[in-house]
Amino acid sequence: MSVSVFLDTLRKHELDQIFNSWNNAPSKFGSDYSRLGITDTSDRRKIFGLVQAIRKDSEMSSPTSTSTANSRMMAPSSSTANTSGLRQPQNYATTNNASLNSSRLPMPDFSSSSSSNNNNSNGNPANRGRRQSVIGTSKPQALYNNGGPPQPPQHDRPVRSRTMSDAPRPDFNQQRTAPLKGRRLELRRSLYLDQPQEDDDSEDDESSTKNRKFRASAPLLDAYGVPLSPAKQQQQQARASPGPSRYAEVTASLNNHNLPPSDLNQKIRVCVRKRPLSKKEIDKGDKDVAPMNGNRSLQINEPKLKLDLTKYTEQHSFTFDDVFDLNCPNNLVYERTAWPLVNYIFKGGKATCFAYGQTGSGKTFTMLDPKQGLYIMAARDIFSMLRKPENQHLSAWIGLYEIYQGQLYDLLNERKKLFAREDGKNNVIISGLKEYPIDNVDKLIQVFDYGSSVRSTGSTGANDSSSRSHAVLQILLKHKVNRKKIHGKLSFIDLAGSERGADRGEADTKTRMEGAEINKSLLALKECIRALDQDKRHTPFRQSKLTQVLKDSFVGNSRTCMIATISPGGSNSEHTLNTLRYADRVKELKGERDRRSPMERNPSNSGSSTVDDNATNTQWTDSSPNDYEDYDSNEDEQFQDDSNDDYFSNESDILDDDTFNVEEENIFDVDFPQEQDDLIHSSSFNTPNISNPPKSPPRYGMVTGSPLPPAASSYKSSNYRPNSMSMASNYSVNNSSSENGGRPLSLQMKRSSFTLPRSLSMYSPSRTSMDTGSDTSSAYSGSHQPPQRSMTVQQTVQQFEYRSSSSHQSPLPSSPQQKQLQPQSPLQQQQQQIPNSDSLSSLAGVPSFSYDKMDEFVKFHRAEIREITDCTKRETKLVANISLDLSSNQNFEDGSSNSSEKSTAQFTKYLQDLDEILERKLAAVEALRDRISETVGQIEL
Ligand SMILES: Nc1ncnc2c1ncn2[C@@H]1O[C@H](COP(=O)(O)OP(=O)(O)OP(=O)(O)O)[C@@H](O)[C@H]1O
Repeated sequence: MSVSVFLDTLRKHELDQIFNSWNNAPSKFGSDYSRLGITDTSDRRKIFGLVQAIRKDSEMSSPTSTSTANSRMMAPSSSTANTSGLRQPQNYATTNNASLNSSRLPMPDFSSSSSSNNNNSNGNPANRGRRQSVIGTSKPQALYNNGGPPQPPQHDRPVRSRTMSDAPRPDFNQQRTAPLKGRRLELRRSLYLDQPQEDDDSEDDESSTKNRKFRASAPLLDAYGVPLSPAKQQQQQARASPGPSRYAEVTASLNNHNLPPSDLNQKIRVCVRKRPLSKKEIDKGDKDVAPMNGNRSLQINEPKLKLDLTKYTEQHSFTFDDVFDLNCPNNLVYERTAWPLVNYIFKGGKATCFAYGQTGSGKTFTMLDPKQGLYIMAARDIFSMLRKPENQHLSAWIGLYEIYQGQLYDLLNERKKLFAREDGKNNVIISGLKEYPIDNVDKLIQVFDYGSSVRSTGSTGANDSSSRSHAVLQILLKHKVNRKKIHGKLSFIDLAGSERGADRGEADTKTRMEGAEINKSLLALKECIRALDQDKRHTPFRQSKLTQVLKDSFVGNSRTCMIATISPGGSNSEHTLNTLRYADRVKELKGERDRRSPMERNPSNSGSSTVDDNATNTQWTDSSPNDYEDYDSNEDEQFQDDSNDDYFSNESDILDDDTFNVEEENIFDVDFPQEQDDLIHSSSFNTPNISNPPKSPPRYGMVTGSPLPPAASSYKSSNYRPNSMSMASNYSVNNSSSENGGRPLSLQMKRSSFTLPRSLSMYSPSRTSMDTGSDTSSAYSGSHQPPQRSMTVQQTVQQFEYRSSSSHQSPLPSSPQQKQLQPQSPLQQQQQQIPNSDSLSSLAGVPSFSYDKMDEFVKFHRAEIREITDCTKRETKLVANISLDLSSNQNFEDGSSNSSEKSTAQFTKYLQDLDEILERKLAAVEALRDRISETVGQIEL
């Protein structure tokens, strides 16, 4: 604010006279401040300080130069403006004897003679008179703040014309002869809390940078802009400033890989990387507003403007697991971020390292730079670890894909479209992804170069080569003997940059659409993080492809490292704060909940987490390759080339219980909470006991060592008849084939839940047991007769498939869509054909199905599931659209009949579409039921 504006304001409020009386303590003029609308005591003090400075300034001005000064005062001064941003009063000694320049001020009393205390005798008398009339003659005596000691008498000083920004702060502790620059700096320190300011006075830049200190007098703000309490501030500073030597210590320890386990083995680590200012930013005069405060904390000095365009600075402080300064090389970043994850995957875990940040902030540079990206360093370490004797049985496979506009594309396979799936255990599967076995860095770079050349990039206002997609580099550790068995997985994710509309510059529609999609997916990611943070039952992972893919970064036995990349320039501070708040949210999640794996949490596994990891590893991977089917080397190729058809089989291949023994504690991905909650809470779906996982995968026809529920424990493996037992043991059946159009077998459906003995998950159909044709009646004629329950067609189908699959059994429905289908309409129930127990019993004695037959059925089942899944997706979109339409119509209801007609039309269309979808779904279910009938009907009953 310039002096003139200030005085104008006073005048407007008829307060210009108060200058005369403002020579005394400000508190005396409380009413005047109030009239000015200044209620805050510290603001009052600031204003008072400003008045004193003005007085001093005008006193120092020579009358001859006054006119020049006056003309300058017409323009606001940025430096002056900064004073408004002061958050704390300054210990600011001022002098009495002030005078004031202001050409804009009317001249209330030009008749007054020169002030007796005006030492400048050669000035313009008119101005002198004007000043005197405005200011009066009384001299401020008191030290401004706290009524400090009286100031020494004012000396004459050379007069120069200047705006307030150039006014030296009167400082009687200094020699009058001190260089002007020093005095200006002093003034700035006093007025602006030593904060770095965007100052148009370039000669001060260097010194201001050097002297950049952040005084505790300005209240620090937390991530959300709320001032920290003094106690918290102290804590922050204690945490954030471990001392100058700490960084060197950390660096030294990094070089030995000798890191404190508590730091590096957390479930979620959140680090921040600050890039240097770019040449463009430097040319624009941008300044670094993100000084580090120790190794783990940084401060953002956010330049802000008040409504009246005065500038001020808001300080925000953040603390993370690590903060990497602008000159920190990638290898150091690697040591603190990706290296622990590399270790972890060799112990059989899943790990994800992703970079999040504003466009152009250095995500790609950090993650996927072809020369020094973290992935290169990780790969180098992985290859060297693979050469160790204990890892000879493993090999590394690389896949690279991107998520562009909500679709997955294989960057190593001509951008072939991919599909993200997940199993019931929160493992994310990228079905159809082409993977390459790679054993050295050169080969990796070659493959990666090819992949990144087809990645979607574009030019935006913020970055000439901006990634327009999220890129995921996946490194899988597979068993050499059985390549379907995955030992560990490490993903590097280079997220597309978050951006504001303004960042896009003159973007075309495509770029804008890309930007919108990017922001949407990042928003979805944030929503998921928020939901996890708040312990919500429902986490909307399905809101975007990105969150679907990232899901296993947050749940189960996984580790995640997020690197938030920031641009340090003041012009980016808003974005930087957004990124840091985002990261802070993730960190909170980490801090609030100990989400390490149970093995790590288990106090009995005391000691370093390395020991824990080993223990975990032993349990997860202690299985003999012989327990698996022989691997057909062609199958991988088939899988890669035919993602659609073979997805489910691959899913079960990948979802190896013993490799990724994912904890079932995180059932977040629930889009239909009510239905799903029933299932989740139902004891029907007891999940395998994670604390006591089977040591080896289930074998055909043998009981594993896992605890069985009492009802199941009575079943002897020798008696086990999978085809009949599960139906007979769990569901009431009626012989009603004659009443049902000759359909020999169909199942009664009731909404009641059913109990699936957990033991079933431990059993697999055994050719031996089936071939023996032993009567299952003995299995359930014993004392533990299973309860008579009913099941849905879908449940039956699941059972069917479940029994038919060979080695990977799960007591859970394999997909949420399947779960979702369990409730049935009364009509459907009526339509169900109800075989009785006799008919099923009679099935027990017939020769078994051939494997071809069973395979055929299972394939058909998969196809129908895909159809139903597709319908469900459409249904979900449909319901989302109609609710949005209706609520927006309601919100903008203008009372006209138009909006209600519109709603009615939309609703009608919605009903039609829904009907069509349900038709398709029912057709799929019907087809499946027919196939059941057909399949069973081919057996002679
Ligand atoms: N730590 C760093 N040191 C030196 N240069 C860096 C650093 N980080 C980023 N850069 C440079 O900044 C520019 C932008 O970086 P980059 O492309 O990695 O940003 P980005 O966050 O991936 O952007 P987008 O989201 O738009 O893809 C590049 O020229 C890069 O070389």
